[in-house]
Parts: sequence; structure tokens; C-alpha cells
Amino acid sequence: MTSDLPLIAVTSGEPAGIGPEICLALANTDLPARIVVIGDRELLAQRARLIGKSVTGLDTEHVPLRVPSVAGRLDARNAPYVIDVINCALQGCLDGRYAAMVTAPVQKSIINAGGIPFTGHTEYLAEKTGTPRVVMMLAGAGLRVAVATTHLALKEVPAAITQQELETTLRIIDTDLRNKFGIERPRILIAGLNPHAGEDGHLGREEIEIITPVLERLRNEGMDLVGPLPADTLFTRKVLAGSDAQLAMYHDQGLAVLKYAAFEEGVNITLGLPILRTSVDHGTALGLAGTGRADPGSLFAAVRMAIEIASRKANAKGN
Ligand SMILES: NC(=O)C1=CN([C@@H]2O[C@H](COP(=O)(O)OP(=O)(O)OC[C@H]3O[C@@H](n4cnc5c(N)ncnc54)[C@H](O)[C@@H]3O)[C@@H](O)[C@H]2O)C=CC1
Ligand SMILES: NCC(=O)COP(=O)(O)O
Repeated sequence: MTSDLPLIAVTSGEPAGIGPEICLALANTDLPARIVVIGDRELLAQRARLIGKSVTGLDTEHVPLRVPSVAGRLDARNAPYVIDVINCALQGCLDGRYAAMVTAPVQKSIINAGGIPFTGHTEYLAEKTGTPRVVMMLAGAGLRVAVATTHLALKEVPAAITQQELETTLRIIDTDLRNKFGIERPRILIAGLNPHAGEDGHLGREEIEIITPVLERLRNEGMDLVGPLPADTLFTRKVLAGSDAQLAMYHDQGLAVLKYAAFEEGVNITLGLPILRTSVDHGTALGLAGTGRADPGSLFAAVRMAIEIASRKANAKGN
């Protein structure tokens, strides 16, 4: 029955990017959900005409652009529009109208240029929902790569990895792998921060002073944690075998591997939020906007993951 299907909001993202046109691929799909694309209806129709597609069969919730948008050309005057779209989906999730929100990419720099401080959906949704700590995790090609720090200048990373932050991060990953992914006792591999995981303290002491004490504490509580492991070999097939997730210490340490292995099907999920949010793994690809050549594979994977988790949650409630 149609009414039993989860209602999923998809934000169309930066209007000048590929977000609006990859959302068009969600029209008339046979996915087990009702999909609602949030964005400016005329923008979606215009982008459809540009790439020879149609908006017929696409359910939408209209949020008006501030100024008309041209594919590939950023305009800071539309920064509040991008935020309106995210807020609309978030409010729908908080009200219980939407089972999940799936986000198309935004251009972080132009939101800031528009006068709105913004580092990413991850941090924005955490702040708006009053969640002190969330975790970014990207999944694809059999990997689930979480990061201990998100959008941070590299020189600020070591100071951000404290025992308390790391412990909270691992607890969130463990809890969400159980609750969202149905993994009974997740095995998590943890990367070191320094080359060779610090080489016994000769190449940095974060492994000895921060990471190892946290892992020992949480192992004593029963968590299945392996590490700290040298990051350069953590992602080799033999080391990965049997693991359910991998924790990198910073953005590019983990996400470069994930994107190499699974760019066309990668899904970004924010763990620890009171609502369910998944996302594409790619950015706004301005150079492709309006060409019709953008691959919607990651968006479909993000929608599928949202449906699976929402359905698992609904079934657990029903039991
Ligand atoms: N979830 C989000 O909102 C995300 C936003 N971004 C933002 O996107 C902007 C651009 O970031 P970049 O680093 O240039 O990464 P990007 O992912 O936009 O582009 C990297 C390369 O991948 C290609 N590409 C990206 N998506 C594609 C698709 N669906 N099909 C075919 N080819 C695709 C692009 O043409 C480019 O060659 C930045 O402002 C960044 O912050 C980046 C990642 C995620
Ligand atoms: N590289 C992943 C990324 O930048 C995603 O950011 P967010 O907007 O999901 O926080």
C-alpha cells in the first residue's frame, strides 16, 4: 500500500550545481518509498528542459529561489535559498512528516560568501538539532569509513582529537552500526594519526597518549576495536577482512580511499543525529551542471540507504 511507504525528502542543493538535475532522475522510480524533492519548481523544470528530461512524475515541495539561477554560475544571493531548502527538509523530519532527508550537494564557499557561516551539512544539522557531537561516515564498496574530525584545517586536527571526543565518536559509531545497520557487535578498525601509527612514539605521541587509552577503556566495556593501525595499510584487503567500519582521524585520510573505491555509489550518512540524514558522496561538480552528464548513482544509493534504515526503524517499532 502506497501510504505504508516511507516518505523521503531529497534536498536539491546548490541551484547552480548538478543537484537539481540528478534529482530529476528520481521521477517515476520503483523505489519502495515516496520521494519528495525540495527546491524551486521552476528551477527543476528549467534544468529538465536544458538536459532534455521531464519533471512529470516528480513530487516536489516548493521553496523559492532568491534570484534566477544559471547552471554552472554560482550566485551568493541564493545562499539563503540553499539554507531554506535544508531547513525545510529538517523541519519535516523533526515534525515526523519525513522519515529521512537525503541531501544533494551544496557549495560551502558560496554560502559563506553569502554571509552565512557554514562548514557542511554535518555540522549544520548537528547545530540546528542541538546535538553536541555527530559523526560523518561514508559507505560504499563494502567499506564504512567514519572520520574523527570533519571540515577542519589540517593544522587544527591534532588538537581536535582529544580522549573525550574520540570516546564519544566511537560510542556513536558503535550505537548507530547496531541501531541503523543491524550489526550486533560491530568490529571497528581505528587508524593512527601519524605515519606508521606513530612508530612507538618516534613519529608522534597521539597514538600512545590519546588513542590507545580510549580503545583500552572501551574494549573493557565490550566494544570490538582494533588499532591504532597504520592508516596506509588499514585499507588493505587482509586488514579490512571481518571489519564493519573503519575510523580515520581526519577527512582526507579516510575519504580519499572511499572515493577511490566507490565514488559512483558512495553514501554519506551523519551518525548520532536525532533524525536520519544521508547524502551523496560528491560535490556540486559545477563544470558538469546543465550538461546532463552527471551520474545520479550516488544519489540513488543515498536514497536506498535512507529507505532501508527508515524501514528497519519502522519494523523495530512495529514489533
Ligand atoms: N554533501 C555535500 O554537500 C558536498 C559538497 N561538496 C562541495 O562541492 C564543491 C565542489 O567540490 P569538489 O571538491 O570539486 O568535488 P566534486 O565532487 O564536485 O567534483 C570532483 C570531480 O568529480 C566529478 N563529479 C562529481 N560528481 C559527479 C557526478 N555525480 N557524476 C559525474 N562526475 C561527478 C566532477 O566533475 C569533478 O571532476 C565544494 O564546494 C565542496 O564543498 C563536496 C562534497 C560533498
Ligand atoms: N567530503 C564530504 C563532505 O564534504 C560532506 O559534507 P557535508 O555537507 O555532508 O557535511
